[in-house]
Amino acid sequence: MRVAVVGSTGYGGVELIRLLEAHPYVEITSVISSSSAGAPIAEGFPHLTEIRTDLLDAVDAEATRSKADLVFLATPSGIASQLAPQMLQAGLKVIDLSGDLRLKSPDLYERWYKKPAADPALLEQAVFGLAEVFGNEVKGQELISNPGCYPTAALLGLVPAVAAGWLDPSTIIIDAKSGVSGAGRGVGLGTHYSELNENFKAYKINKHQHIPEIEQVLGRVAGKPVVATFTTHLVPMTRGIMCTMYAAISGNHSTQEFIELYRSYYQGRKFVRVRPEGQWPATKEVSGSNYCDIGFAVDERTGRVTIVSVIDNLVKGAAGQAIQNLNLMMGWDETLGLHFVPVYP
Ligand SMILES: NC(=O)C1=CN([C@@H]2O[C@H](COP(=O)(O)OP(=O)(O)OC[C@H]3O[C@@H](n4cnc5c(N)ncnc54)[C@H](OP(=O)(O)O)[C@@H]3O)[C@@H](O)[C@H]2O)C=CC1
Ligand SMILES: CC(=O)N[C@@H](CCC(=O)OP(=O)(O)O)C(=O)O
Repeated sequence: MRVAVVGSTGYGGVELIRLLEAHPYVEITSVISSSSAGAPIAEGFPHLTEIRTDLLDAVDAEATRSKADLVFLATPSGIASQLAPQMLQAGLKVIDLSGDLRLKSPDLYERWYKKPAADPALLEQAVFGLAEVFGNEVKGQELISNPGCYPTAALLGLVPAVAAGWLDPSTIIIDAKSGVSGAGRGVGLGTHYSELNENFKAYKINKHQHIPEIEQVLGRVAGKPVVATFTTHLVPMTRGIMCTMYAAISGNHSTQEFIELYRSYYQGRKFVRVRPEGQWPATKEVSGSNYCDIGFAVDERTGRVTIVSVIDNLVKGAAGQAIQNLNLMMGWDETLGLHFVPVYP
């Protein structure tokens, strides 16, 4: 299958190139840039020397259609709402990595992203590709909205327990930490080396744009509205997200019962690894791979469960899950081209 990548000069785009190079059924036929068309991609990314010898193409839906069947949009929010309709109109399938098409309500998008929302018909058409939860809705679709990095880690850690009614949904707290590549390749004071090195900071408290995305999915699986406290932190490392999550347990369930519930929910899904009791996942143990690892501890004293989930933000949180969605869309094995062993140490 011939694919194109818009935003191929960003972290998500260049990670798509790394992973797609290993996909047995895919050929990247166009790498696209809005600012550097005509330049060799390997000029800006010397790690691609002799791997990609092509020049960057301009953003042009008809020209992309002449080269490719599917396009990944790895662009900042506010772009896919405009570009996806053009690409679909030209006859391309679209997988969008941004937040533009994830929220079904245009009002919610405008409130949290502070940008004009996409056309409601486009939002209706987009299928939310949280692969292990809604993957059965992806096959044969033309437009997939890839989940956010934090929501992927948080939701894979929460959905089975919320769907089973094992958590009091009004008590959910998500304490999230991300490496700096989650902020993209653009340079800013917040991600400057001397501001970040030897530092650890919380940001966007109660204002993060991933809050409505998490609540939308939890509400859907709970069958009633859910609100969650979600706090993000920046860690001085390049890749990785850890969500440490707390909630009051409804009923009486042990750590081992949580483990069994999750193993059953994710049975047959290769990319979620439920850890045995007493073993906590670390970001290094999934780095460079499409895995999400999850660990649990029930505290009988407080009646709460602690759930820890880790992903690589650029793989399971972005490019890897986008390729998993491509596989599901095409009816291929969802693991195709994604057999990456985590980079350790
Ligand atoms: N980084 C991460 O861990 C994750 C990112 N995401 C989402 O994926 C998307 C990409 O993120 P990321 O790669 O980190 O961001 P980057 O800032 O690293 O890259 C975005 C790229 O988009 C391109 N771009 C900017 N404006 C336009 C435009 N008007 N038309 C076409 N292309 C444009 C730029 O390339 P050029 O100037 O060459 O066109 C730029 O390199 C974002 O929406 C992000 O929120 C989602 C999950 C995780
Ligand atoms: C570390 C860091 O800054 N992360 C970004 C994640 C951005 C992102 O992926 O945004 P969308 O999913 O909404 O497109 C943030 O917290 O805003």
